[in-house]
Amino acid sequence: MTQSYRFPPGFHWGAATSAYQIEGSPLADGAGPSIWERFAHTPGMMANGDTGDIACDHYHRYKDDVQLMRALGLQGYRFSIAWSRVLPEGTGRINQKGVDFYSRLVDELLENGIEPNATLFHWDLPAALDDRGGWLNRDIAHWFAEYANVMYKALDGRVKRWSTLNEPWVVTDGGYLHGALAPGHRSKYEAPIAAHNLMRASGAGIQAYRAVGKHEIGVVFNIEPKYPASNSPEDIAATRRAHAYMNEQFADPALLGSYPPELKEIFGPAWPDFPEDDFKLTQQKVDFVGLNYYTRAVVKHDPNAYPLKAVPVKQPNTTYTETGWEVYEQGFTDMFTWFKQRYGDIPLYVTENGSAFYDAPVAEGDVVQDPLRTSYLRKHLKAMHHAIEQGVNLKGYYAWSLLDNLEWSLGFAKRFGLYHVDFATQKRTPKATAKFYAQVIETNGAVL
Ligand SMILES: OC[C@@H]1[C@@H](O)[C@H](O)[C@@H](O)c2[nH]c(CCc3ccccc3)c[n+]21
Repeated sequence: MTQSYRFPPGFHWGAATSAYQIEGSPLADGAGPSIWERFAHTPGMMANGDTGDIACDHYHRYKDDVQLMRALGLQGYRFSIAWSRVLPEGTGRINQKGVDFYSRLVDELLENGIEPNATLFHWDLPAALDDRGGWLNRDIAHWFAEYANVMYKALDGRVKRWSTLNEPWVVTDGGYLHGALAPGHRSKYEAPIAAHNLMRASGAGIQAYRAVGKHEIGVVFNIEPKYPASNSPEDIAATRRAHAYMNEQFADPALLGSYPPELKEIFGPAWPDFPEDDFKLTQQKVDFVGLNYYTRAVVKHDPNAYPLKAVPVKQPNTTYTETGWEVYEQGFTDMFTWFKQRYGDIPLYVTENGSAFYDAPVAEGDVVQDPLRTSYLRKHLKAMHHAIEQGVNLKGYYAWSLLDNLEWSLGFAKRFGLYHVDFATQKRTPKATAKFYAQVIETNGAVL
């Protein structure tokens, strides 16, 4: 009998984006600058000098983009809110025109039968708060709760699914340890403090929601399963460190109220003794957890690798995406199994999954042929189905991304979109993967 890949009735199918990557007009209508506005305009930080000044011009084209979502039959759309549009100084004065943009977007989605899924923070911290220490200032837990309350008040009731943070690991590792992302710091002393305050702020945002919220709130983590390059004790220990550093460092304080011991091992004296009371804030009941999966890492010990003493090992005879990520759908299944084992049967959503491959430009009205991206999607949806068959409480899937967009410091060249964007003309063109995904949604997976 052939395997059926039909998903459970009511499985939720969507697509995801984030504010700075698609909106453009970062300073329009009274918006304040974010750290990404500053970082993108700092020479040398962005591939090809690309910035989010225009991006996909979604700030003006959102109605047309909602029609693109409708054309695919999307049931949900995951977007993020630019904190500094709403609170130009990060706290205090509200910029009503900023709030109004998101209110209009939500109404447009609802009018088209698409469920809004709002992320409060997807990396674009208000610059004014960075000037006050940003994620290094413990007060940010209160600043974030103040911002969250403004948005709950404005949108709750219409927005039924909220996330506090997108991927605190990337903010910490990219923004504070290695410096490849805003705000571009390079300090193993700052990284743990930023990481901890991110989770304190997430906890404060969830606590604030419990006082006024009518629906669901959670948090979104990127997970990259780690596999040892050999059975040597060194490689196994290196893999354990890499796993704790990326996959447990943020979910543990949120869901277990503690840190894995490997973090003290990794950071040594740079790892602060956080007050026990902090975990009463970081650990809050969540209605769901969002997991972003792209790839796995095979890990070996390397005494010179700072600070993990662990490095990834490139794998032979396999496919890598344009962002250098191995196509490894077994890791998707393994991730769910690990998560349920460690944190229990928490409702899960895949809040991001996708791949960047080179897309050849097409003639007007054609469909961009992107077989590698379609293959990636098909393999990962089947792997996700296996996880559900194994009893994982998976409620939905958001493809990354609706549109080609600004891939942060990698610029516009790395294209993850279901729709191709010609950034010179802003023309959107469906890729073959978009057509395939529309069939997946229409048949609830039976077409796989
Ligand atoms: O890189 C593709 C997407 C980004 O465009 C999203 O904004 C971000 O949420 C996101 N996270 C990941 C996986 C974590 C990661 C990000 C950057 C570098 C390495 C790993 C991939 N992506």
